[in-house]
Amino acid sequence: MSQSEQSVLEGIVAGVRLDLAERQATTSLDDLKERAARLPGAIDCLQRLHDADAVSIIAEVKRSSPSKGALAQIDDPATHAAEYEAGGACAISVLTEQRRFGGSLADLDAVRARVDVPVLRKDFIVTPYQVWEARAHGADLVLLIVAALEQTVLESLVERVHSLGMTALVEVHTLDEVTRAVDAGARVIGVNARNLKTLEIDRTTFARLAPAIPTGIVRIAESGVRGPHDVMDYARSGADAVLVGEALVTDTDPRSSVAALVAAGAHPSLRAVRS
Ligand SMILES: O=C(O)c1ccccc1NCC(=O)[C@H](O)[C@H](O)COP(=O)(O)O
Repeated sequence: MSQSEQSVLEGIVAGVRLDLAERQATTSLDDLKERAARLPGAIDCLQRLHDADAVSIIAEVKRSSPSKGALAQIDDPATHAAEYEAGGACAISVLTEQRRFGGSLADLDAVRARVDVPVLRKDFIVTPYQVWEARAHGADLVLLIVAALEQTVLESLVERVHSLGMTALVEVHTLDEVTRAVDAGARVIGVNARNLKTLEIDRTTFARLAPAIPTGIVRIAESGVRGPHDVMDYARSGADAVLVGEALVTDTDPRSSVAALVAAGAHPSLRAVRS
């Protein structure tokens, strides 16, 4: 973990480990494996995240955050996610971290049961147990944050995610982390515009890091989207997909809000950039 990202991430991960210990005390790894075995396999996400004709939108169910506190009262995450899907989202991101983001595995279950598009477990994953949890609760994608993981752990978690048929979304903030993500076998890399120390957004981060991501790896721009113009800016910098949370959960009409971002991602002026 880099010095600049240590404090916020360490605080979040410490809480995650406490909650994890409680869940492990009640649900064994074998229980998770049995539950996972009863489910249909994970959806293959690579093609869906890399549409040759348009930049895809991943829409996030996000109740609160360390940077903003409470964002939205989402009593029915499944209905919220269904609105996103109806608006054209290519995947739904579900925050399952409880203490700082107000999420849960129950949210993941509810969303999985309602939508047909891929579902991302968005959390602070540090152990294989959490990867099994993701699969047992129906996730197709799993977030792995490079800054939170030693390289050997990152590599083994990427391998575990892929071996369970899911796709790892490997999140980076620096050029060094891009190299680590590639070395770890990432097929999808997300560049997060949010600085994890200051929690400030720098939307230029994606443009700086994207050229270092090798061709063939799907590029996702994460965080800081305020509206369609930001989707178009990320697209012009080479994003295949854009992950949006706050702007969608704070809008009174999530379906139309997603639809406007999807339309921006498919704007004819972007075709030259994508071809
Ligand atoms: O959102 C935060 O405040 C935050 C703080 C510390 C670590 C992660 C954090 N957010 C997770 C995310 O990556 C975002 O939820 C996601 O990219 C969507 O971002 P936004 O559209 O800006 O809500």
